[in-house]
Amino acid sequence: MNLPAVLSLLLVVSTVQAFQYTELTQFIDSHQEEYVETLRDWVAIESDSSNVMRRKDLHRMMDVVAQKLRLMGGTVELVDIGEQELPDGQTLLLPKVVTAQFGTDVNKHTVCVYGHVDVQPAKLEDGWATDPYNLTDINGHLYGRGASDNKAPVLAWIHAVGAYQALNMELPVNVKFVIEGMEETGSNGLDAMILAQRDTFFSDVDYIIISDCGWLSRRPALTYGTRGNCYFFAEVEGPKQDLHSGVYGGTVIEPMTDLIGILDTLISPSGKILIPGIREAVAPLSDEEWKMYQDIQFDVEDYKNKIGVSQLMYSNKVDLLAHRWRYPTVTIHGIEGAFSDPGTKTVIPAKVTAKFSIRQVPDMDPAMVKTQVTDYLHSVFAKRKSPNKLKVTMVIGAKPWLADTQHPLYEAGKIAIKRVFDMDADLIREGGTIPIARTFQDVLGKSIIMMPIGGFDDGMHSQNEKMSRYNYIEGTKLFISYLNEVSQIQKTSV
Ligand SMILES: CC(C)C[C@H](N)C(=O)NCC(=O)O
Repeated sequence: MNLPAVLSLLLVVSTVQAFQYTELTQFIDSHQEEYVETLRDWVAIESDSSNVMRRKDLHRMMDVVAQKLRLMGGTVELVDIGEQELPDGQTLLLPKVVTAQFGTDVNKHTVCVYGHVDVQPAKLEDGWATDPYNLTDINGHLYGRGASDNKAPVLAWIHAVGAYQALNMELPVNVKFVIEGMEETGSNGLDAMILAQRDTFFSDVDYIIISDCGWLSRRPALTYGTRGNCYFFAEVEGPKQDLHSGVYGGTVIEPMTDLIGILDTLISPSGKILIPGIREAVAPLSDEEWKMYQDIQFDVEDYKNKIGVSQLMYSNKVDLLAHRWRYPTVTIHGIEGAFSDPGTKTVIPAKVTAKFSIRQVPDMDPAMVKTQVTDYLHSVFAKRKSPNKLKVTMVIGAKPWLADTQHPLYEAGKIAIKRVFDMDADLIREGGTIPIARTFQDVLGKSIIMMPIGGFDDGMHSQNEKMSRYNYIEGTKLFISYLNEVSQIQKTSV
């Protein structure tokens, strides 16, 4: 073929692609109400993975996901991943993992989209302005537990594939889905499932895509790292039952006093972790990293206002971003057994269990952290010479994940973002944890990209979590565009 003929063929091909993109995005726009309604149905299912009383809802949630993918003609399986052992020794069926496949063309790349449909706990009494399980649209923001983390992003991926199908357009890549129901509690059972299916379901997967995080600002982002998490229970047990604090107070060595005493030795007021060995394991901040953080647009005052605090732990941008993304931190989440209702109750709780976690970064190792924390707390407790009993358990041990931003997946992401949002992508890390990211990397040896569509102010895990319509709908277009960009990556890239 001569040069003019090749050029005109290229023109025809690119015109067809541009036309298809427009048609696809028009399809998304015209189906937006339907997408919001589906999100409403999904949010209405209280799929809280941390509450054993909600396990039935979680099973139902997985069935709903499977059915949606089946109706689209996918090859769908509900994979049994066994049981979970609870701290009290009881066992509970884990929610099945949904796998699905659309397309088997060996000449195309195969991407695997991972997401989760379990949620964090939420109650109206926690301070929500609306019922957390009744999706409520206020000024284009869709409020509901799990709206951003992670139900809308999962649906956006499903709708992106559905749009190609509805318009009878060939998917540019084969698409697989792995949707789980235990992410918020450490992805129990998923590691083993991935290992077991490495040479079957995952054998032809080229790339993993995860959309389970948020932007840093109003600019769209691509995420190349997450922190891991080690989550601990520290239980102090004393008298055989709760006691009247007036009648017995002053004679009993109180479990709560012991517990607060040892918790106070975990981290200093200025944020220095006091557990020996933890800080020493952290990879030092490189000049290159410092420069990357320095170049990111991030307004410290806006951040402060968004959270509603008058002072932060650090006042400059680089320190803040580094401590949000790539240094460990200790958070004390709550105390089970403590009196926490409104009003006064003069009680000495007999048994109290603190819940705290330590975010993990390279080169920390959760197994090592478990030993460091357990030994340290026992040594601090021993110094108190208390007759009470301390038990320390690590219930989640998730490793951090870091990707190579030079991989073509990231270049493809930048192009897709530019096309949909007409903005350059922020390249960011994430302080939160996606336990399975590191497993995908280590067990499958596949490259991963995180492509968030959540807003910077979505309030994940907080009161009034939301996903904006804009992010939900434009995010769906981003996924459509991204599938097309991934199809252009040279077949040799791993
Ligand atoms: C922002 C996180 C990566 C979102 C994720 N779904 C999550 O909440 N994970 C659990 C965690 O505690 O970080």
